[in-house]
Amino acid sequence: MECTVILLAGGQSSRMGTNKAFLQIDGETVISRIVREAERLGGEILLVTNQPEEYATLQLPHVSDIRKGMGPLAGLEAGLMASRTEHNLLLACDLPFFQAETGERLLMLLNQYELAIPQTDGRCHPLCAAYRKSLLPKVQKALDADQRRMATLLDAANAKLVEGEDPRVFFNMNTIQDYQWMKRIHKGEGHEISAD
Ligand SMILES: Nc1nc2c(ncn2[C@@H]2O[C@H](COP(=O)(O)OP(=O)(O)OP(=O)(O)O)[C@@H](O)[C@H]2O)c(=O)[nH]1
Repeated sequence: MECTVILLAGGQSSRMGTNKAFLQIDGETVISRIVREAERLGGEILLVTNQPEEYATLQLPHVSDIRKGMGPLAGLEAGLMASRTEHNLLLACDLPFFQAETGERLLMLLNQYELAIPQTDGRCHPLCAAYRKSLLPKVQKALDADQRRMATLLDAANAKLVEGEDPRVFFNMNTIQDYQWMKRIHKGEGHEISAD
């Protein structure tokens, strides 16, 4: 598919206390696992990080935030600016159960919408969602107004809220408890996931 995966790795991981992109699952880092899934989409994978040296082993093209310290929306801005495709999938670096099939379904919706954001149990997942490059001026307008919430875009654009995806795909890890829970779920020992 003609698309770009914009992989966000510009956060602080302060709640985790260690870079969560490099937490291990079955001997593989979370970020390598996401890259492996994202490669199945067939497009370019673009890393947005302000510490590219930490991610050198991934050998991915990368850009840095233009507005530093402004959160994921600023990461989306940098990613969309550098993207060479209209269809883009934004992914956080802490999604251990991301599946390419979900990404593909979200990207397909960009034929009709400016963005496609999954929703499970009433919660939106803008950090595993599809965005047209043409959305960039609206992203910049929000940042200019110091609006950092990704949800701002839902009101500003022709957005599709996507129901029916497996909540597990959007499970993200913020704390060491999330990580331990994820490992239990992965081994089949835990209860059902509700994505946070
Ligand atoms: N490029 C970029 N990515 C960011 C930024 N802030 C967060 N992210 C990414 O957005 C995703 C979700 O991050 P969060 O868990 O909300 O924030 P975090 O800073 O990583 O973690 P905390 O310090 O615990 O809040 C992760 O992939 C982060 O790497 C930012 O300022 N720039």
